[in-house]
Amino acid sequence: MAYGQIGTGKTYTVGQLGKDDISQRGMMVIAREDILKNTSSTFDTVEFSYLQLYLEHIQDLLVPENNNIPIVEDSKTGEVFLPGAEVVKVRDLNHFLQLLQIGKANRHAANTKMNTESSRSHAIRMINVRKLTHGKVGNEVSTMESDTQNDLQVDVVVPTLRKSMLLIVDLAGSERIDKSGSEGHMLEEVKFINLSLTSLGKCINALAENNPHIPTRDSKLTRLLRDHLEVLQGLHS
Ligand SMILES: Nc1ncnc2c1ncn2[C@@H]1O[C@H](COP(=O)(O)OP(=O)(O)OP(=O)(O)O)[C@@H](O)[C@H]1O
Repeated sequence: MAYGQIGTGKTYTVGQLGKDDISQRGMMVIAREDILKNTSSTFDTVEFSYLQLYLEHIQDLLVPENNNIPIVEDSKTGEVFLPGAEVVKVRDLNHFLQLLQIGKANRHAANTKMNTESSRSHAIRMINVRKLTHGKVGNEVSTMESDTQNDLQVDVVVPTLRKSMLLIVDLAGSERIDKSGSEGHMLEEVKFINLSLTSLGKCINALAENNPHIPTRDSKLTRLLRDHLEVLQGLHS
């Protein structure tokens, strides 16, 4: 999660495409390159979703008509779903760069006192990887009925589907209203941004204090991140 004051370089660090200069690539592109190196285009699947949370509404940045996407939680597993969010199968790095560009163009930005192109929404990028591995090799003893002394050692290769998700969130910048001079609609935006950042802060504090209750219900941002925050809780305790 990229968190920080307005104009401190979050979007740049996460999202730079570095099309002409590889050394300028941001975290998203570097991560995708790394995934590309470790997956097979024949056997594995890499999918991408790109959303924004703006004024407490979730919108698809790849298909902007998909607005007001609900957050659905599986009561049994606690897994969070976003029905209606576009999931695109990524072909290669160029395709991925195109998707990032489309998302960037659709994201809410505004000219503020502190950043001429300030993001006014939280951008959520999800890369889902399904990788087929044949790594689990076990030894099984096969006993021949006629001669129990001649046991055979048979290698057992179990194909396993490994599912992983990389979630990268570029949060809208936190700002002090007195410093930013926001008014009218922009003031409304700041209130929503600060509300969700405050509720995220409470969750992070609860994690840091090893509190068994993580207050994820207070904003859409924390509801959306719920299962990820709970994974952190598991690692922490
Ligand atoms: N490492 C860097 N090198 C060169 N320019 C940078 C770097 N980091 C940020 N910038 C520039 O600084 C400005 C602000 O950066 P950016 O928009 O990434 O900030 P931000 O933290 O995402 O802001 P906000 O919270 O308002 O969305 C941009 O013009 C960006 O191009």
